Amino acid sequence: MVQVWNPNGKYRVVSTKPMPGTRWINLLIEQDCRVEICTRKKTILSVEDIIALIGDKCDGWLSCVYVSVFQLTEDWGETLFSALSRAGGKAFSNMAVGYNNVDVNAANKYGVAVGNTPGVLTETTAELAASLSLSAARRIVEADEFMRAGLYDGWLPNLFVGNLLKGQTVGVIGAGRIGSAYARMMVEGFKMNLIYYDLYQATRLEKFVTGMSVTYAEFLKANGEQPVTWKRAASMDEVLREADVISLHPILDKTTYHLVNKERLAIMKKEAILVNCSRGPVIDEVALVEHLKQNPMFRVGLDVFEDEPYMKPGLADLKNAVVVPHIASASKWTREGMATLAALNVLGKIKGYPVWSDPNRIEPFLNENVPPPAASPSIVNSKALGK
Ligand SMILES: NC(=O)c1ccc[n+]([C@@H]2O[C@H](COP(=O)([O-])OP(=O)(O)OC[C@H]3O[C@@H](n4cnc5c(N)ncnc54)[C@H](O)[C@@H]3O)[C@@H](O)[C@H]2O)c1
Ligand SMILES: O=C(O)[C@H](O)CO
Repeated sequence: MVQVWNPNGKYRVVSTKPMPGTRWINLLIEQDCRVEICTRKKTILSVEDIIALIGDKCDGWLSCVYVSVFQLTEDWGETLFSALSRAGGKAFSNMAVGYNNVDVNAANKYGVAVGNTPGVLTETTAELAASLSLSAARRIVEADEFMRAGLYDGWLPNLFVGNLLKGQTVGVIGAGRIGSAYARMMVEGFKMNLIYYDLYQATRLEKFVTGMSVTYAEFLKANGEQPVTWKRAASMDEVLREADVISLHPILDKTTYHLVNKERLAIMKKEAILVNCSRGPVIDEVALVEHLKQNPMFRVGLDVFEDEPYMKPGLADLKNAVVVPHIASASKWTREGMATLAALNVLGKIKGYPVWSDPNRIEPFLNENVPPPAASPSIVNSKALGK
């Protein structure tokens, strides 16, 4: 049930799951850590399971399981942080960029550093959002099922007619790292016009699209095509009204819970495509199921669900929904990099290293040919802990 590496290591680091690659294990072993990896088949561990794993001596705690706050399991709050602290644990890291499953105030109370893994999953997650956009627009899953069922008996003018992306408007809600990467892909790749909404101005994205639309505009015009346009929306509703494809990329907190609800679904275009690779509860999934039933031309691509791992009743039966099991960050390079960043977050705390200055620039930690910087790549509560 628990695999142990370097049993005589001075510091104990526990991972709730086997994580991809071996670099993360080697980096910990090189620094005198004993690495314990829980190999239980159970996907989501309960608070009791985790307390048993923590035991009574734990210098770092590495969790690779992300769970939504709406699941009661692996909800890192008061109980787990106090157990970790009693065992001498000083650090915890999600193997994820999102940390809505973590009660950071509870971690602060016990002086536990909370790590996450930004940056390394930006492009991979954006690529999945792009894949879902295309799959929904061109009805790939429905068509695949049709072929496998042996139903194809010849080309027909009306067979699986979907939406063209070129020249349409892509809307991004939450234009942070992943939202911006997705926006660039859709503008560059499919010549879509962009409208975005975020609490803050996405300066780098704007510069990119502006630069691109200026030089690219000449090229497109010279080739008899329309240049792409972009704008920052004053409200989220403006994006919902105007865009043909909308992708959600905000964090999950109380401001984004059920951000897309019945009323907001109603203002979207009847043939719009909605993609969610952020967190399930950003959409009111019951309202979404009803909307999909009432509007068969409205399509969704979902990587995340409100009650993960479950889907709300009715969703699985709908042809206008493409659903995948929270795999947005699942490329080999990214998952191995996430494991490395998570391990280095706890190792940095064990070694007393400072926190890396810019969690958006984590490349130096990912170069396998040189030792990583002596720093924790990303600790979300470093200020609260006075680091
Ligand atoms: N499905 C997956 O496997 C997967 C993978 C990676 C990340 N994620 C999710 O994506 C989220 C975003 O990741 P990121 O690295 O781009 O983070 P980020 O912090 O760079 O971007 C989040 C953006 O959301 C914006 N935002 C916050 N509240 C908002 C609101 N009320 N309205 C509009 N915008 C708001 C922020 O200003 C920020 O620009 C993560 O927190 C995580 O939950 C999911
Ligand atoms: O927040 C995250 O990083 C995802 O949910 C897992 O990749």
